[in-house]
Amino acid sequence: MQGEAGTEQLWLINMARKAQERAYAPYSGFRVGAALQGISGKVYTGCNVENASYGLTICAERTAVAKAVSEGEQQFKALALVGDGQGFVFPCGACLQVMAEFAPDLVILLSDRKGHVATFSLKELLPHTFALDNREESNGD
Ligand SMILES: O=c1ccn([C@H]2C[C@H](O)[C@@H](CO)O2)c(=O)[nH]1
Ligand SMILES: [Zn+2]
Repeated sequence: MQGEAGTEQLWLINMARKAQERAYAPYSGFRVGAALQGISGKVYTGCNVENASYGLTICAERTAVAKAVSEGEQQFKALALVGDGQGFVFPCGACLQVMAEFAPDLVILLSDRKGHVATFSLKELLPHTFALDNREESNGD
């Protein structure tokens, strides 16, 4: 869904923009910011944290999830995600899988640098996956 964002959505997107300023991205130059809202209402921000050993890079979304869980919150309402590129930044497969662990019904707000907003559900971006709520169900019979 694309279009106008409500005030609460804009507020979360602004928090992601603030977090983006703290990105550590000397290798890709691609700075990403995330803001994850828990059901408590509290917001956990994240940025990408790159490394000279490239594969050790942590995406903004997973930074936010790790902060939240380590502070005692495990259920989430929405995630806002912003980047530097022309279009929207979509979460990578690894981050979708990690978010699905805690928030299968998460709402994902994407905003580009011009301020356009698009909304997706996590299930739209990752319709089927290995997770707590289905790992004992689908044995094929
Ligand atoms: O959803 C995304 C996509 C990319 N990145 C980061 C990883 C890497 O540091 C840089 C370039 O891929 O952007 C994120 O943090 N989140
Ligand atoms: Zn990722």
